[in-house]
Amino acid sequence: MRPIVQISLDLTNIDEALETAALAMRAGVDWLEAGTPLILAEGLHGVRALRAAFPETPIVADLKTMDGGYLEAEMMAKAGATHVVVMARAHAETVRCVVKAGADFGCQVMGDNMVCDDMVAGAKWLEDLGCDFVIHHIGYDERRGIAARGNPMPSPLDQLREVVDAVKIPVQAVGGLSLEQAIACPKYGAPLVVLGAPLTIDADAFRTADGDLESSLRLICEAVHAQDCPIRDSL
Ligand SMILES: O=C([C@H](O)CO)[C@H](O)[C@H](O)COP(=O)(O)O
Repeated sequence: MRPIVQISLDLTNIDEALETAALAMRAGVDWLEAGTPLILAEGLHGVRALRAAFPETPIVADLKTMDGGYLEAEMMAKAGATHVVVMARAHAETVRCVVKAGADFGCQVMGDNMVCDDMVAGAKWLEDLGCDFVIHHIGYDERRGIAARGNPMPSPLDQLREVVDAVKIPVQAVGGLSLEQAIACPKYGAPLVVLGAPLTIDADAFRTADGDLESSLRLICEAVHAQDCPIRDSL
């Protein structure tokens, strides 16, 4: 199958999110993510605005649910999200509630294994509870804290192959990846490539002479789409 490009709109206002999303869609991005900062700043209005502007595009609401799972997922699905995110560190009952709401309101569920002591086991646990996708995620604070104490910065690529092999559902890797690392995810068997936003073009191969972000993003999408990835059920 052709891998999917998702752009995370980790922005704090609707106008900026809509502008970046429009540019991303013109460049060939497949899925939009209402990032946690956007959800905090604009809430359901942010998701509704994206849905109104892009009626056919999958929208991931990265709300990082820890409790009250059914209602959170229901609200996001009714606002137009096609995918919601629940944390593996939440109680199993919360994950089940999000999965139930997903089934009731036609929304797929992404389980995020961030801060699990055993991230491979965390991914498997999320699958067993009914999640449709795994987000294999090294958190922003965690990465920076570890590096600030002089230790090598952990990367989601370190265990990506193990996570992919442990589950049957599709996996995405998130957290501090360079562009080239993100684009390489399908080589690890992870079919969803997440580009962090605001997008930084940190690889010469994708810098264009005029420095135009849309042109760079088009090259990135082409590089992702040119790869092949094994088919996984929820996609
Ligand atoms: O989910 C995120 C994080 O927990 C802050 O809310 C970010 O979207 C995620 O970490 C993306 O990070 P980058 O890949 O470094 O953009």
